[in-house]
Amino acid sequence: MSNTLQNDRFLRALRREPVDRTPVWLMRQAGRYLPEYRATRKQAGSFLGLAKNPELACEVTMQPLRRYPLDAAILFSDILTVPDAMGLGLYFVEGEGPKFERPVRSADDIARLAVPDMDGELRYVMDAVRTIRRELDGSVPLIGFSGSPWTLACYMVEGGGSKDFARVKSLAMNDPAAMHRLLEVTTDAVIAYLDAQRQAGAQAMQVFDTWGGVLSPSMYREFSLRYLQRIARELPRGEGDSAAPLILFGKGNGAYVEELSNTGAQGVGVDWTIDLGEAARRAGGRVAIQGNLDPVTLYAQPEAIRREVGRALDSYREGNGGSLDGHVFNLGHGMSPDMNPDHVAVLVDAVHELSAR
Ligand SMILES: Cc1c2[nH]c(c1CCC(=O)O)Cc1[nH]c(c(CCC(=O)O)c1C)Cc1[nH]c(c(CCC(=O)O)c1C)Cc1[nH]c(c(C)c1CCC(=O)O)C2
Repeated sequence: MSNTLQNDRFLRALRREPVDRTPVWLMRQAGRYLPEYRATRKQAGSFLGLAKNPELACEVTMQPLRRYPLDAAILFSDILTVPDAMGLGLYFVEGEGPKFERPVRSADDIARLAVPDMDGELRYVMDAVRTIRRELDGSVPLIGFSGSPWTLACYMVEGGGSKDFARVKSLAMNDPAAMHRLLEVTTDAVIAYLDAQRQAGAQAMQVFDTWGGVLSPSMYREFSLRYLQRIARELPRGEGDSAAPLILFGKGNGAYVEELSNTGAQGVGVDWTIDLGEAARRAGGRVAIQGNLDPVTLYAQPEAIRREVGRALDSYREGNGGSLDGHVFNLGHGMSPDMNPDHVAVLVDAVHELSAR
């Protein structure tokens, strides 16, 4: 498959090359805020039924691209497919989010974990990547993704979402050696998973460290950053038609942008608790910066959305020596189901208009 793209702004920005406009995509751009997503999900019967059906996963990946001039597609799947394939039994309770039937609670549970077969239990993900690449037909690049080892461990140990992460943090404090064994096998799985997605056709890879920011700085460095560093060091990026840069996104990672930009990753994604200009200064030109509008901005009126987009662009320019290059526009976290689809159009158009070179 040829990598020639009609729109390569996103990949150029990740290489910090000049672009005509700042590229934009949105975390959770495919989802329940779109009526057409709700219809396809109904057809699939459930979220997992949707994610495990390559044709339907392809359909929902394409839906936001038909509405908005987005500069990248993101594979429709979930970060919890990996622990599911490791045998934890993922299920969803309506209104309560993800849960595992068999959470990881003891050193014995951890010893039983192994890297899942990418051509076995996770084949449906690679089939979805291949199907989407065919359907995109060179229009925009496709982003593959994984959870970070720490964020996956949070769900694996807690058995679902959590308010205080008491179980996973106590495991890390009480038995750090066991926690490191869990993070090691999960890191092996993340590397194999992203590599298989790249080989199936993903043109960029993003790691979601959604829960790194709940750790103290010393625990963040020991239990999250260390494994992001290993991924950035060991994950192949491919060459030519199978090349794919790596983006490390984390909520609440602003204090660590300098360390993250020294990992060898090509991009660092930040949330709205750090100014983009400050993130750019800390990155010092070593990586592209992605982010970082507060998703709640999408509840505001169109004029406020345009103003916030302008502020984010100005901040990035100010911290990046007067240039908008090396920036990928995004939210600082995912979209919510009750957001107004018309406001997304305002946001995407504002990014392209206000960043025109
Ligand atoms: C923590 C996390 C998860 N999943 C993900 C993360 C990391 C990013 C983040 O912090 O948001 C990642 C994810 N999940 C989903 C995507 C799809 C791609 C995209 O459009 O960005 C991505 C990149 C689809 C999804 N994943 C999920 C949905 C909603 C499911 C539905 O249709 O009911 C979607 C569109 C389910 C899911 N899966 C997870 C949660 C917390 C939920 C929400 C549960 C709920 O709101 O009911 C775990």
